[in-house]
Amino acid sequence: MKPKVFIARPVPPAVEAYIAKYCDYKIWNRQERIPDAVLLEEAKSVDGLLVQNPPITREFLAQVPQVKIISNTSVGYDSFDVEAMKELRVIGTHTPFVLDETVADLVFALMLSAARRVPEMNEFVKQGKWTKDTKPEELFGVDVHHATLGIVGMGRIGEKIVRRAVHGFEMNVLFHATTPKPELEEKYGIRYSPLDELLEKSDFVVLIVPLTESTRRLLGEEQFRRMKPTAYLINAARGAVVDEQALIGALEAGEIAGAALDVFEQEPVDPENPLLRMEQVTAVPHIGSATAKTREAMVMKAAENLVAGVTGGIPENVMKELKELVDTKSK
Ligand SMILES: NC(=O)C1=CN([C@@H]2O[C@H](COP(=O)(O)OP(=O)(O)OC[C@H]3O[C@@H](n4cnc5c(N)ncnc54)[C@H](OP(=O)(O)O)[C@@H]3O)[C@@H](O)[C@H]2O)C=CC1
Ligand SMILES: O=CC(=O)O
Repeated sequence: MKPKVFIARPVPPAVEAYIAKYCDYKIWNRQERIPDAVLLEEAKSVDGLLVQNPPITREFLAQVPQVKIISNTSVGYDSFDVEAMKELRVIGTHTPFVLDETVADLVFALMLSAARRVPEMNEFVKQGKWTKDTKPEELFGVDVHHATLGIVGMGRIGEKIVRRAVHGFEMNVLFHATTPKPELEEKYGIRYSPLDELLEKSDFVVLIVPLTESTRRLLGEEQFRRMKPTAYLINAARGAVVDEQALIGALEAGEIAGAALDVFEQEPVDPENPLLRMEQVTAVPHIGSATAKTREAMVMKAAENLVAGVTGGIPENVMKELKELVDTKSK
């Protein structure tokens, strides 16, 4: 008998066909997000789930004790209670690597947009404000090339950003992570830095860390005060890594020059959020990995992890906090 799985989001036909080869399955094929209560009901009768960042709580897990694996279609898994999963021995997987280059591209798109005021200039031209009387200085931005870039988070995506920054834009790169990375310092000529120093010295600060208890509100009032008044914040991590009220305050007070944001504390972002009214803010709707090719690769990776988990194999991308569950299995 094939294992049973529930696919809690639409997937491309090739992914569905792949899962069908190994599993009996049901699928949530509607574009709107699956309600949590429906996911719970479906989860009660299957061995594995393929999901898109739902809240996976201890309470949820307790009601579906037969579930062996939950495969998430994203790198970040901050909506998962990994401690509860470890205790209850439920494997969790995610989709690292396949989106790294795509996300690094978006970080540069955001950085260049903020520095050269691309969204603002686009509106300026389209609204017919570009006239013979336009003063050249009104259109000035700042240089990205040769500027100092501070990257907070130097993991898979951080390194792809560094490669672009150093080889493409000849930037001077500082980075912060939980541990120094001498091999990357050597390879790219970049430098590990305590967070405060990075904030004080950088022209652009990029956030690309997971959201955890140690990174929640990593940047607040005090940190914005440390930044240069000419500096820009680029957040491609998670909205809650920044204290959004403090960011609004820092932008209003001119403590920093601008921000380019892919992520927000609340998503979709509230249209009334003051950030959206600020000219010096570039905002995009959480599109870090949003190219068709990359999103398909992510869903296929999630399917492969799911199938491995329900057929007795070892999934490739087990969440790092849960690796011991598969290590004991392989012994
Ligand atoms: N906007 C979007 O669409 C996307 C957003 N993301 C977000 O980006 C995050 C990072 O992805 P990825 O590069 O693959 O993850 P990795 O796990 O490869 O890298 C994470 C990095 O963050 C560092 N880090 C963790 N905690 C802290 C801390 N408290 N202070 C400083 N640094 C810290 C880690 O340090 P160390 O190396 O020392 O462990 C590591 O260098 C994801 O978790 C997700 O939230 C990812 C993809 C797309
Ligand atoms: O935000 C996206 C992710 O993959 O994490």
